[in-house]
Amino acid sequence: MSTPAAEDTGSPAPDTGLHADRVARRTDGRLIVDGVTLALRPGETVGLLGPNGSGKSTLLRLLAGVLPTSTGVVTLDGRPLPEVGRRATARRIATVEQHTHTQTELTVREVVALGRIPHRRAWSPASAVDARAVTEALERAGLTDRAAQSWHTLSGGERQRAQIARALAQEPRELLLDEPTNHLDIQHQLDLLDLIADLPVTTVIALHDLNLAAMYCDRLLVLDTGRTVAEGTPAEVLTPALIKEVYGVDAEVHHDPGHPVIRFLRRGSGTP
Ligand SMILES: Nc1ncnc2c1ncn2[C@@H]1O[C@H](COP(=O)(O)OP(=O)(O)OP(=O)(O)O)[C@@H](O)[C@H]1O
Repeated sequence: MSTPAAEDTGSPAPDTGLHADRVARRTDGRLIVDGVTLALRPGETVGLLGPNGSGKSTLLRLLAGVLPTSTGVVTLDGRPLPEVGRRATARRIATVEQHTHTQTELTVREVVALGRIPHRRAWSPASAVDARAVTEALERAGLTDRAAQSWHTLSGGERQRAQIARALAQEPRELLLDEPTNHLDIQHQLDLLDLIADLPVTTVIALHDLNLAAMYCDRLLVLDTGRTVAEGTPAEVLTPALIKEVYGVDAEVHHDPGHPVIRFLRRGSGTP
């Protein structure tokens, strides 16, 4: 889905979700995100690529309103995030961070139920709607049979899926995920990305695996030292020249029907 007004003018139309306009974040005198603009189209899946330390996690935090921008603005339906407020933002935007610290004494179901907090009035008990959202999120993440298990006994991959379930229970319209396939075996990586790509939710997902990004993302944004170096469809962005420039590695890109497939070449030998 796309928003013609935003495409026609190149500037965000109101009421169309989340936009970053020339956002920058300066930490210890260093620009770690440097003038990034991203206008999300409702329902699309945008992959955030870039080497270690290129600013992906920081950009996701700026988009979530967890970190304030040093310059530039993030807007939700045309309103700057600080104006929208934490609670209203949390009803719209769910995030899954790379490293999540969760109280270890909670069960999986209780962790997932944390996603309902922005929807509940202070001190009010969970409603039937809350319970249903939690049950559905557990089911979607394949964790129904782990619901009563305590969080600290979960494997790394199961914890990752529990965090995804928490984000789904939040029923967001925008979902921001930081390397959600870390720790997951290949079946669960594909299951998770299938699930995310099929959600009627606008998603930004930081990924390291270029082939998974090519398979599942509608659009890619590539960061290098905090700056956008490429943006477009996977076929437009994932060229051997870009991969060499950004990651310093040689690759062949095959354009199979549907999406590009990247084959990395062994370093030094010049042979696959
Ligand atoms: N609070 C902070 N204080 C100082 N430097 C920071 C802080 N947060 C991030 N950085 C630096 O900013 C840069 C970007 O970090 P960020 O975590 O956004 O990168 P990334 O692209 O997500 O990296 P990775 O792929 O390794 O997860 C890094 O060099 C990091 O060391």
